[in-house]
Amino acid sequence: MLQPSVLVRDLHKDFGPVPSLNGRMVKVLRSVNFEAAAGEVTTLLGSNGAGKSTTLACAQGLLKPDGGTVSVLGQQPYRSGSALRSRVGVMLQDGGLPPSAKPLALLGLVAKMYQNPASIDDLAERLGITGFAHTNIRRLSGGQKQRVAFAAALLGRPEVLFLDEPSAGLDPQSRQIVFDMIQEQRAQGTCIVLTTHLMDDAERLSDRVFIIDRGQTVAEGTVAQLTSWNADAADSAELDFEARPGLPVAEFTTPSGGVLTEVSSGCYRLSRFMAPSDLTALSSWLETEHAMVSSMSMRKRTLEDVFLEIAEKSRHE
Ligand SMILES: Nc1ncnc2c1ncn2[C@@H]1O[C@H](COP(=O)(O)OP(=O)(O)OP(=O)(O)O)[C@@H](O)[C@H]1O
Repeated sequence: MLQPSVLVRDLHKDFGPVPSLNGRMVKVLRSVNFEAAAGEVTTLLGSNGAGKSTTLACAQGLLKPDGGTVSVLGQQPYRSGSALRSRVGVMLQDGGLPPSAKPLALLGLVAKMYQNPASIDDLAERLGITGFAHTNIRRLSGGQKQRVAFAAALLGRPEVLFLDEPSAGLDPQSRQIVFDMIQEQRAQGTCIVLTTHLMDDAERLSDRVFIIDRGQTVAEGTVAQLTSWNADAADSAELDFEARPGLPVAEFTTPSGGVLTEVSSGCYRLSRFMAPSDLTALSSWLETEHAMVSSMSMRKRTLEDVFLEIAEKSRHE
């Protein structure tokens, strides 16, 4: 990777004192590490409360880190001024927009902060904002606010784009438009850092994924690298099939120890199998049982499987 546009090392952040915890401080970030390059989509993936938004807030200069280093375009965001801010686009979770403003007027104000802003008309048209351009932001739906916030983040033609949960609240059509626009930004060389807890978003968009769990980076890689994490588990795909209910699954054995279960009436799953001979064993057993299979499919290991395994493993360490 070239010199990363965003570099976060051993980031720590505490909040508090928290009254409900008898005035104790809470360690929200305990060691977050990631880097993000120009022309790539870097995803911070984690469960609710993992620390993704707090990490982004530190990278955007909105929060002061308590430890570690954060560098954006070679500068420390918390200390730098407007020169850095004009090169960075930010979409906060829940929009972060002033409720009494109107979308078009707000975008006009934001555009004035930049020397060479993108076209408001193009962004409004593309993101379907024109239909509610003059409605107070407080009256907009969650998805409409998201689209205005996304347009505002793109207005300054940013070199680095931080997107906190960009697809939250979007309908499938708007989500596709936002995803297309993210890919276009990527193709233009923008460094995009986004957060999500949605595996599907991470799989569709990311060049690199950093999994954050309880304030720590616990795994990183491309989606392909992460889904082949822990090779033994990767080899054990699952085979789902439908046949008549009530087959005696306990009597079925495979050469390498595959396990057959009836997950719901007439729906069966063969898991933890490793070799083609397991499939031969299954087909002879079905023949013996005079069981006709009405559908069969192999399920690939997904990012969600890996995410759950990694989170589980880090909990036991
Ligand atoms: N100002 C604050 N004071 C105390 N605790 C806070 C504060 N801000 C965030 N937290 C806590 O820090 C933790 C991480 O929050 P954060 O919003 O970064 O998580 P997240 O990964 O973005 O979650 P989500 O996917 O739900 O948005 C949570 O437990 C949250 O309650």
